[in-house]
Amino acid sequence: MDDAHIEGDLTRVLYSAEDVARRVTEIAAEIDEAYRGKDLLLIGVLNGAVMVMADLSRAMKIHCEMDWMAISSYGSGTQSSGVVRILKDLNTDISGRHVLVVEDIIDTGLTLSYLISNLRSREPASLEIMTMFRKPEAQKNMVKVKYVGFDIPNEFVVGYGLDYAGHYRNLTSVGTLSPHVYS
Ligand SMILES: O=P(O)(O)OC[C@H]1O[C@H](OP(=O)(O)OP(=O)(O)O)[C@H](O)[C@@H]1O
Ligand code: HPA
Repeated sequence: MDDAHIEGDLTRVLYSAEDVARRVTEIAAEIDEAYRGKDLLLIGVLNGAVMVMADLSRAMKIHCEMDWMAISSYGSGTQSSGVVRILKDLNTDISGRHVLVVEDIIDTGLTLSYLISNLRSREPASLEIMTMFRKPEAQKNMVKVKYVGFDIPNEFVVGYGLDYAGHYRNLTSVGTLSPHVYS
């Protein structure tokens, strides 16, 4: 399946692969500056954050470690179920570590508000969040996010790790899906 083909299922491209790459590089430079000389652990939230974690970490120039958590609240639909489940926990003890959570998207903010209170109880030295995309509703759940790629409208988007029913994660651009895909 080539990109030109799946890209045909988009009604609108919000960000091209070049837009995403440029923004990731800018944020990586900010992270380099903020964490220089610190013991940084990046925590990726599976599955969606795989793309941004791979690109962000390689755009960074400082040392870091990586670990992963899998949390699910969406199942296969486009609406958050509101029920957050840990499917895979960390392999690392984060107490006393500088932790940066790496996410693909914050939509309702439910996933992250659960995750952050869970991680905070493990007593890291610091705990911050980077997300590639953020929707307006996230503000209501009062999740403080240090690094945001792009603030986007309240529409269901796919690409760059973001899926619809498991598909479109491998799309290099990010956009909204054509209605014929849902029906
Ligand atoms: O702010 P929220 O409304 O809670 O939504 C954000 C979460 O939803 C997506 O994960 P999903 O549960 O779809 O799993 P996935 O990463 O495997 O696609 C995304 O990766 C975030 O983790
Ligand atoms: O807009 C979205 N697209 C894909 N996955 C998501 N998970 C939360 N919001 C979204």
